[in-house]
Amino acid sequence: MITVEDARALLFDLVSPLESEAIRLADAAGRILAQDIVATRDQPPFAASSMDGYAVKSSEVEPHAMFKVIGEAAAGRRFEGLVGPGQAVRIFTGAPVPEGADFVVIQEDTEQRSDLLTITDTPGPKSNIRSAGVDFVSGTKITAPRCLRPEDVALIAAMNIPKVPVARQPVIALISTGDELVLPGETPGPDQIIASNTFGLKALLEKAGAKVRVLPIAQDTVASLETAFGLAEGADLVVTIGGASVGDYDLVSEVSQGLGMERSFYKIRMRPGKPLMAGRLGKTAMVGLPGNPVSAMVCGYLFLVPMVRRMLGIAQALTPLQRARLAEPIDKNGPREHYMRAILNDTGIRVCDDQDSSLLSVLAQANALLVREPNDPARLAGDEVQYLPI
Ligand SMILES: Nc1nc2c(c(=O)[nH]1)N[C@H]1C(S)=C(S)[C@@H](COP(=O)(O)OP(=O)(O)OC[C@H]3O[C@@H](n4cnc5c(N)ncnc54)[C@H](O)[C@@H]3O)O[C@H]1N2
Ligand code: MOO
Repeated sequence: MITVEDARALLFDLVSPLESEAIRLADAAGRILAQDIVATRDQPPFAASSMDGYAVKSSEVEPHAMFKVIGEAAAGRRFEGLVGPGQAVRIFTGAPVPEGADFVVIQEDTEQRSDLLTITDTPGPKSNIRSAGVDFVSGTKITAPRCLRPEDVALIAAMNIPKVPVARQPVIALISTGDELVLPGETPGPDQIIASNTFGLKALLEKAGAKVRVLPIAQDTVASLETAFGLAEGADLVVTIGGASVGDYDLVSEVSQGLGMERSFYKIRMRPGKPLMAGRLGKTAMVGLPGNPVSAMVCGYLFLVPMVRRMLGIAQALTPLQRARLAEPIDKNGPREHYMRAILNDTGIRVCDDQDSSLLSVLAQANALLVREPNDPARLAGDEVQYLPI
């Protein structure tokens, strides 16, 4: 059995960063920017008023000063003339500041009667003018790779860039295997359960940036599994769930190898998730997850999400572990690296009572996987431990 770290290295060898594609800016949120974006304009493109008021010469601003209002500058419609001594231009937020003016007196500090303006209150020292290019200038870069947040999208829009180069989303085919499984909404037979992993993994992988194709559940027969693998064609990564262990109906290894899968490894020294397998099926990477629901999800966090991030070209494929203090003591660990379902709150981190790998209710309560090294000794309350947030 290999370590989690070695398994990750082998899994990373199975995938590489995908090509980029140009998409509409409106669809770009959450996608990974693949090439730097460079602004070709300044924002604002002119000195603009930041307030509603009057544009004047700063040297003339003082209480009781009087001006003649000679025109108006609105956002989108500049005043074409020049502001001379003793003159003011009515101006609104976002409007270009007219030539000759270098100060905007906010309207609350003034009184206008007909075309006569009087400053009634002492204006503050701020000019209320945003200089040209104060937000960004031609040449300002947004560097790739980067997950585009809503604020990035707004910035790119302000740069007048309607199409964005992003990493293509990896396509992942998910195959659940097992005669005992039916889809949510179907009526299970007396010995059947609902395929849950499929949906948890789909959600997890989509959140990480993948496109997920959920294939029909494969029965525990060679023919059914072969059909499912056939349907997975074209995916960047095929993920099977279940049938990975040593039972008579655990056929994933046999069938995938029969289809030409070059195995990269089988079994990891970890808990849960020991019977993980991986390899290459032609150009497609393949990962066989253990069927126990918690094992499948933990493997999703530890292995599949980093693989997706690597395919998306994200430099930091691994989510860094964090540190917290134990709220309660824990027993010594066994010989496998253990990812314990745990709850982190203000009092520290504590492991959930039942660590059985079938318990989705426990996983759903947890917000952390507490990471234990093989043979880690018993730990006391207050000891520092590492965890992966989930
Ligand atoms: N003799 C041994 N038995 C087992 C070993 C072992 O080393 N020797 N390993 C155990 C471990 S650890 C795990 S994990 C499981 C993994 O088994 P499989 O990958 O073959 O999974 P299945 O047997 O198909 O299913 C296990 C369990 O999970 C349920 N399941 C499967 N798929 C789904 C799904 N999509 N949604 C919800 N639940 C699912 C399935 O019904 C089983 O209850 O093997 C141990 N056995
Ligand atoms: O490793 Mo299994 O995944 O412990 O239940």
